[in-house]
Amino acid sequence: MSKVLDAKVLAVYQVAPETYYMELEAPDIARLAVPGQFVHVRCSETQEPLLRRPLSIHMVSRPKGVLALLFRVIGKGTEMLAQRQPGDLVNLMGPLGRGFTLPLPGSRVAVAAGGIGAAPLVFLVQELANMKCQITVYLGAKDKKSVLCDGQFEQMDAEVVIATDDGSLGWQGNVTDFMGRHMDWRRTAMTYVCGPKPMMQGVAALLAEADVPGEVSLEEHMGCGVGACLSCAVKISHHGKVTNKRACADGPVFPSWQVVWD
Ligand SMILES: Cc1cc2nc3c(=O)[nH]c(=O)nc-3n(C[C@H](O)[C@H](O)[C@H](O)COP(=O)(O)OP(=O)(O)OC[C@H]3O[C@@H](n4cnc5c(N)ncnc54)[C@H](O)[C@@H]3O)c2cc1C
Ligand code: FES
Repeated sequence: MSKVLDAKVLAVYQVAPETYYMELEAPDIARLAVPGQFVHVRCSETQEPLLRRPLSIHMVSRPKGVLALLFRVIGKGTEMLAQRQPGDLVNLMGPLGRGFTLPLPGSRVAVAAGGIGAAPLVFLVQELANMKCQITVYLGAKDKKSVLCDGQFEQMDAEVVIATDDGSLGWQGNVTDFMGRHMDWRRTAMTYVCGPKPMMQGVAALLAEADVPGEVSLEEHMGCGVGACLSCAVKISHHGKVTNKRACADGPVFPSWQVVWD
């Protein structure tokens, strides 16, 4: 059951180029949220922009009733959101969507994040760490300054492997190439992926080749966020039949082998 509520901004600050962390007091959403779900955010107090913007739930503290967002400024909505100050109210609808499928406790899992795709994966790794899973996070970014959440993943005892396009930190190259060359798929029960579409498509292909399960979190343009407008349609193949699914309500998380990449 999702809620619509005004959440008080507790903190907001820049963590990387064009990237902001925001903490909000939203106990009703924090209590219900599971990793992979998102909130639909009214970014300003005016009608501009008219539509809400979907942002993943980055972290929650249920005892404190707090949820956090991590977002990249790419247009009007995220720019206005980044200007909100502690004490301001931000209207949220959520939690929305279908989250990640959790593995059996103690499983060995891989998590692949490209750029801002790290946002929903911190909440996921929080939950996996509570389940005593053995976690390796493959973290891809443009350069050293743009690497996100590596410290948070390490604090949760995940092994972190970094790949940057320019080689300024970690392995030089993209994270998909690294995973293709170095991962031992036989030892991985489940792989979770979020990032730019080509990266998710690349990792999904590796998973299909190795015949191991995985889930991807798709970031489609959204309107209503609740399954009514069909503006977020994605093609999903199930038992050989391709159908349109709504990323907001049927996803945003889908099995990697079911997504039909255009
Ligand atoms: C389920 C879900 C979870 C998301 N979680 C996060 C998150 O945690 N952090 C984060 O930074 N972003 C996230 N996004 C993406 C975020 O919703 C968009 O960046 C945001 O809506 C842009 O709004 P804007 O008004 O700033 O930009 P706009 O003015 O709407 O757009 C600026 C430019 O970006 C393009 N654009 C906008 N949205 C998208 C999109 N979804 N995919 C590709 N291109 C787009 C537009 O076509 C336009 O060219 C998520 C998206 C979805 C669907
Ligand atoms: S955004 Fe309206 S149906 Fe998904």
